[in-house]
Amino acid sequence: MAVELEPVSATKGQAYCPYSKFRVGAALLTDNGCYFKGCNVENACTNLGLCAERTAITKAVSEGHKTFKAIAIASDMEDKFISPCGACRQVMREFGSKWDVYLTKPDGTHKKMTVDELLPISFGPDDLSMKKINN
Ligand SMILES: O=c1ccn([C@H]2C[C@H](O)[C@@H](CO)O2)c(=O)[nH]1
Repeated sequence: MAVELEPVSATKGQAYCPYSKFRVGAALLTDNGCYFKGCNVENACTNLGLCAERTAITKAVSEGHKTFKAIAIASDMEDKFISPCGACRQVMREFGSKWDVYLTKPDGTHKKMTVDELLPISFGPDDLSMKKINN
C-alpha cells in the first residue's frame, strides 16, 4: 500500500464538527515521504467550513510541498467509503491528476482511485497557460 491508513484514522479525532457531527480525517503523503494531516473545521457561518482534504493540502502547500503521492480519507461511515466533495476534487487536481486517493472505512478497508478518475475531463493549470486574448 502506498499510504499508511493509520494516521488518517487518528486525524479524524481532531475534527471540529459541532454542526454536522460528521468527523473526517485526511492524511496526505508527499513525493518525498512527508505526511500532512487534516480534519474538517466547521464554522457557525456554515459556508466557511473547511473539509479535511483541503485542510491537509493547504498545510502541505504552506510548508513548501506541492507534489503528492496519495491522500487517504476517513470518516465514521461503516457502510460506505467516504468520498471527497467536488471542491476538494478540484483542489486535488490543481496538484496533478495522476496521484492516488484512498477512500476508507473505519474497518480499514479502502478503495483506491486516481484524482483523474474522481474528476475526469477536468479544468486545470494547463488550461490557463495558453493566452486566449491579446491584451
Ligand atoms: O470528504 C469529505 C466530506 C465531508 N467533509 C466534511 C465537511 C463537513 O464539515 C462535514 C459534513 O459534510 O464533513 C469532509 O471534510 N470531507
